[in-house]
Amino acid sequence: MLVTGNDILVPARAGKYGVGSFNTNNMEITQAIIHTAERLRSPVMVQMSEGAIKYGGQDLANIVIDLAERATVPVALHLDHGSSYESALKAIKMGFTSVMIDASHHQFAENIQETRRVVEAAHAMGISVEAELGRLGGIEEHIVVDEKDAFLTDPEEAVQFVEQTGTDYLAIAIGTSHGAYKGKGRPFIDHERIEKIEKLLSIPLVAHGSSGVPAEIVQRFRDCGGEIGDAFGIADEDLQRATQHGIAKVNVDTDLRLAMTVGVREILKNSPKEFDPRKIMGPAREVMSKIVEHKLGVLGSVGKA
Ligand SMILES: O=C(COP(=O)(O)O)N(O)CCCCO
Ligand code: NA
Ligand SMILES: [Zn+2]
Repeated sequence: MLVTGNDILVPARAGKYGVGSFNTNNMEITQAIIHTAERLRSPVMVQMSEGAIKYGGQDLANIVIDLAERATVPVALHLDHGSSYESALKAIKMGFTSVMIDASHHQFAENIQETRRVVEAAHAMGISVEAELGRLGGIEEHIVVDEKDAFLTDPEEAVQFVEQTGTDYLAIAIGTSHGAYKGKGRPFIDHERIEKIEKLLSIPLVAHGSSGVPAEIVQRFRDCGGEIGDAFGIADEDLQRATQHGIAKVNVDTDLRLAMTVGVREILKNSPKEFDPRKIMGPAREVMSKIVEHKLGVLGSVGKA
C-alpha cells in the first residue's frame, strides 16, 4: 500500500531497523525494488531525484504509485534532494508521499527558513518531510561539495534545527558521500556523532550515500567493459551499526545504477546477437533484485511488514 514516509520511518526508528530508500529511473528498477520488498515482507521507500522527474515525469511517478498502491507491503514515494519549495510542492501534486527539501548548502538560518516553509505546506497536505543539516562530501547531484567545505552535522545545531523547522526526519552528514568513490578504502563513519545525535533527537535519522559498492559488482562491471576507478562504498557493518542508533532511512542509488549496467553490459557482451529488450532488461532486473535483497538484509527490515 502507498503510505507516507512517517508511516514507514517512525516504526523503523522505534524498531531499530533501517528502511532502504532506493532511487528509480525506470520500470525495471521500480519492479526490482518493490517486488523484492514484497517477497521479503519489508517496508521500502522508492525515491526520485529531480533528474529522474525530468527524465520520466508523471509517467514514471505513476508507475511507482501504481506498484506501491498494489504492493502487499508499505511503500512511500519520496522526492530525493528537492532543491526548492516549488519543487517539493510540484512533487506532492504529482502524488509523492514524502519530500526532501535539501537546503543544506545554505547558511543555517536560510536552511531553517526554506525547510519550515516546505514543512508547513507539506503537513497541510498530510505529507512527510526530510531535511538535511551538514554537507556530505562527494557530488550531490546539483552541488559539488569538495572536502574542505564538507562538514559533519553538529548535534546541538541539529536539535535547534528540528525544533525550528518541524521536519519529520533529518539527513545528517556523518562521513558518507554520494557516488562510487566514498573514500580511499573503507570510508570513515562517525559512529560517535551518530550516537550523540541519536540521544538528542527522537525523529528518524537519514543516511545518504549508503551504497555499499560491492567489490563483486565492481569486478563484473570491469569484466564486461565498464570503466571504474578505485570504487568503495559504506561497509555493511557500519550501516548495520548505524541502524541501531537512530538511522532509519538509508539512501541507495549507485548500487542499483551499477547493477543495472552490469546486467545490460553482460548480455550485450555475451550475446552479441541479442536485441530483444526483455532479454536485455530482464537479467538487469535480476541483478538489481539481488542487490536490493542484500541491502534489506543488512538493514534488518526483512519481515517487518
Ligand atoms: O544518498 C543518495 C544515494 O547515495 P549513493 O550514491 O551512495 O547510492 N542519494 O540521495 C541518491 C542521489 C545521489 C546520487 O547518487
Ligand atoms: Na532524500
Ligand atoms: Zn543523497
